[in-house]
Order: sequence, then structure tokens, then C-alpha cells
Amino acid sequence: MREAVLGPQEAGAVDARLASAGLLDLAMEEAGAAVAAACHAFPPGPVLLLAGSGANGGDALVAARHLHLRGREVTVLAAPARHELTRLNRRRLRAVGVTPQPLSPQGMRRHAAGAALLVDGLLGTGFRPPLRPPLVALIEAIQAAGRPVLSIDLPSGLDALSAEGGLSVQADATVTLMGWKPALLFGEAAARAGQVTLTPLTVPATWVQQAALADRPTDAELGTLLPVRRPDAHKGVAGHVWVLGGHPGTTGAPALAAAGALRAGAGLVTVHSLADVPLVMPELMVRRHPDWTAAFASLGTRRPDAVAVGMGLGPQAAEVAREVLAWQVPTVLDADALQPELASLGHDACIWTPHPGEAARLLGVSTPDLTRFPLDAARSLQQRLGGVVIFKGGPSVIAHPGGLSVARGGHPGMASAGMGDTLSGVLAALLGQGLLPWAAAVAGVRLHARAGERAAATHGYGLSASDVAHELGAAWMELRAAAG
Ligand SMILES: NC(=O)C1=CN([C@@H]2O[C@H](COP(=O)(O)OP(=O)(O)OC[C@H]3O[C@@H](n4cnc5c(N)ncnc54)[C@H](OP(=O)(O)O)[C@@H]3O)[C@@H](O)[C@H]2O)[C@@H](O)CC1
Ligand SMILES: Nc1ncnc2c1ncn2[C@@H]1O[C@H](COP(=O)(O)OP(=O)(O)O)[C@@H](O)[C@H]1O
Repeated sequence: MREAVLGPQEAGAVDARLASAGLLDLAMEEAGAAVAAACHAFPPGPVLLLAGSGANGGDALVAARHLHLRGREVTVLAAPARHELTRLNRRRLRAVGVTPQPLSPQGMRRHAAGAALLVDGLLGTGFRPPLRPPLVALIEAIQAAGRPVLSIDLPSGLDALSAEGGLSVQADATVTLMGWKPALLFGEAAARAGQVTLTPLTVPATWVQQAALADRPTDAELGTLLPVRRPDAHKGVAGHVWVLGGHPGTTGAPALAAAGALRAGAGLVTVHSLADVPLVMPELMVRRHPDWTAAFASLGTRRPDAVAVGMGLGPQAAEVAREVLAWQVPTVLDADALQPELASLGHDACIWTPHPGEAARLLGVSTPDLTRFPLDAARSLQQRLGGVVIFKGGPSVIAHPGGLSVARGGHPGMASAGMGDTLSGVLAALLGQGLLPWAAAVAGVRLHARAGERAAATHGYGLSASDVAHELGAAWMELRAAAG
């Protein structure tokens, strides 16, 4: 089953379908059972479960019943139930011998002292910010208790759509239900969730996919997109990539892109630059031109299979990119080529790769406005630029005409100079090997992230873009192997 990313409205829409089919009760039972199972990963001892009035609280009540029936000591503090199934599960809990006590910060503090684990079932996807006072006091009391916390669906207080942390529970682990929530994937909010596990729930996969904001493809899915080279292949069929970039002072950027392209399987890679680009791999071809007019004149009507343009290109980047876009060949636009004036000149085979600062420049908004809602940011950029957009970050979001995709993995050590240049080369190599732009983007981002994870195992936070390029071949083999 494909993993989905769901916002509150989307999760609510699937809940409504489940309810009308009489399946919501089963989903809540499954959710609560998964939460109870997750409690066993924590040290033994009494469990204090906090249940809000909605279905998130209902999940906590189901979990309490499962834990109690397995012999675990439980205390339940519950708000008056507003949700029909939460009321039903309150009765079921009482029937097996556990009576919930009223939910209050004082009660919380009293019982937390003897608890080995707190289960946070106060607020889930039904929460609409801002947080009202009774919940503020409860969340503060949870924080002050200093006990391990397991959150249900998402830590209480997090807006499911936003990357902001705000006043919310700091969980050690979160069991999320049916699909990922954006808050669990991005920014400070994701850091609040601790270790997240997805319990997909036994619900019709098409209902979830139809409602999803984005998908989150697995390595097995992405591995199938990578090209397989035939035994009789020669360099002429593996794509010729041109890298246009570099300027005095920023000559490393096109070199890193070129290394990324070679390591991602390009048959031939030529760097075109006005500067002296270092030959980081002797397999590269480097052509230095006196100026861009002369460069384009000397290239005549010859065209590569794919281009990466913009890395360290400097002040003439918009002019150069404009010329390249007119060629109508598969093109990756990065760094200095990410200029607002080019927005209307793109074509379907373009991949635009802004990091948040570049994205803010392209859209004329502030960077925090974009990073707060990364899915919206990626969608807006794609609407503005067309083609495929990779809104880079940890994780990156890929927006293409078919929808949104959130990448997996990577490593914080990848937050270092030149990392995006290498990615541009990888993307151009995949385009040059014939991948469609959306496939090159989702597979290329994961390939780069996996190479980063591998390089980090050796270099930790001292990771460099060259280290990542060296691991691309091994990462490729792993993804292909995951595809089976
Ligand atoms: N398919 C699935 O994935 C399944 C999902 N399931 C679960 O359902 C959960 C969603 O449940 P839900 O829709 O009932 O909402 P939920 O999160 O419990 O919150 C409602 C409560 O929040 C309160 N509240 C709201 N805003 C507030 C504020 N600003 N400040 C303070 N309070 C505020 C609101 O109060 P009220 O406005 O009513 O006074 C109400 O009491 C989901 O996260 C998952 O755990 C499973 O059970 C089964 C399958
Ligand atoms: N914390 C992180 N986790 C995963 N990947 C990251 C992280 N930080 C950065 N990256 C990746 O590293 C690359 C950085 O790109 P960019 O900022 O354009 O670098 P540069 O401009 O120096 O080449 C992107 O592909 C991004 O997704």
C-alpha cells in the first residue's frame, strides 16, 4: 500500500466515509490496539492515559482497555466525550473494570509522578489552532512531568498542516494513523513527534489515496524507476549531459554537478563555463569559453540529452538560462538560474530546484512563510513555474503535474555547501538517460538522499558534497535491489 500524507480535512473525509460504511469503530479499535502495542516498547510500569473529548481520546480509551486486559496497570484521565465512538469506548472500558477520572492539570500532575509512561490522546487531527486555555495548562503539565510520552496520531497542540512547533507536547514517540501528517515530516513540528511509526489501518487503500495531499514513495517503488543498462550499452546511449555554470570565485559548483552527473550514470559529461573549472574527475570534459555569446555560437545547433544550468553561474545566469530554455531539451535549473523573470519561459521537461531562500525569491514571499507549509510552497512554485519543482529541504517536496511527493531520508550533514549542485547533476543524468521529469525528480532526490545517508555513516556531520557523489553508485544498487 502506498504511504499517504494527509491533512486534517483529508483525514476527516476518510473518517466520514468509514463512518458511513460502519467501519470507523473498527478503525478506532485498530488504532487503539496499535497504540497499546507501542506502549510495550517503553520500560514496564504504570501507564497514564490522557483522553480528550474527540476520536483521538477514543483511541486512548481503546488503548487503555487493551493494556488493562494484558495486565498493565493503567490510569485514565478523560474529558467528557463528545464523539459517539469515544462515548462507546468509555462504556467498554468501564465494563472491563477501568473507570476514567476527570481530566485536569492537577490530576495529571498527581498521577504522572508514579507513571512510567504518559499516553497523549488529547488532540489529533480535529485540533484547530489556537490552543484554548484548558489545553494550554494540560500540555504545560505534561511537559513539566518529565515522563516519557507516546502521542497518538500527532503530539497534542501541533497543527497537522504546519511545520511550526508552538506550544505542543514533546513526544518520545508517535503512532500516526492511516497516513503521515505534514507536521510529522517538517521542521520544528517533526522534532516534537520523536520516533514516528505509521499504522496504516485496514481501510480501503483507494479511499486514502484519493484523499491524500501527497505520497511518500518507498525505495521499492522508486527503485523501479531507475533505468537498467543493457549489457550491450555504450556511452552514447547513457546520455550526454552539459553543465553550464561557474564564475570566478564559484568554480566548484559546476564541478560538483558534473561529478553528480557522472556518478549517476551519465555516459558523457561536459562542463561549459567562463571560469577555470577544476577537473574533479579526469573523466569530465571541461570547455572554457571567453563569453556566453561566443559559447553559444561555438555550440551551434549541437544539443545534449540534458542540461543542468545555474550552479555558480553568476550575474549572467538569467540570460544563459533563457537561451538554454529555448533549446527545449530536458533541463535542470538551479541556484543562479532560479530567477523570477524566467518563470514563464519554462517547458514541461524542466526541473526547478529551489531551496527555501531561492523559492522565496521566485515567489516574492518570505522564507518562513514557505517553510511553515512546505506542501503549499511546492504546489505554488509548480503552478508558477510549470514542469517539475523540487522544493529542497530535509525532506524535499517534489511537485509535478500529477501531484506532490515527499522524499524520504537524507541526513542533517547534507546541510552543507555544494550539496544541491550534486543533486542537479544527478537529476540531469537521469533526464539524459530518458527518465520523465517527474520520475527523474522523485528517484533522483531519493538517490541523492540515500547516498547522503551512506556517506554520513562514514563522515557524520563532516559530510561533503563530494562524499555524497562517491556514494551515488552504491545507493543506486541499493534502490534497484529494493525494487526486487
Ligand atoms: N481514519 C483515521 O485516521 C482514524 C483516526 N482516528 C482518530 O481520530 C482523530 C481525529 O478525531 P476528531 O476529529 O474527533 O478530533 P480530535 O483530534 O479528537 O480533536 C477534537 C477535540 O479537539 C478539541 N479542540 C479542537 N480545537 C481546539 C483548540 N483550539 N483548543 C482546545 N481544544 C480544541 C475539540 O473540542 P471542542 O471544539 O469540541 O470543544 C474536540 O474535543 C485522529 O487524530 C485519530 O487520533 C481514529 O479514531 C480512527 C481512525
Ligand atoms: N537536514 C537535511 N536532511 C536531508 N537533506 C538535506 C538536509 N539539509 C539539506 N539537505 C539536502 O541537501 C541539498 C542542499 O541543497 P542546496 O541548499 O541547494 O545546497 P547548495 O546551494 O550549497 O548546493 C538539498 O538536496 C537538500 O534536500
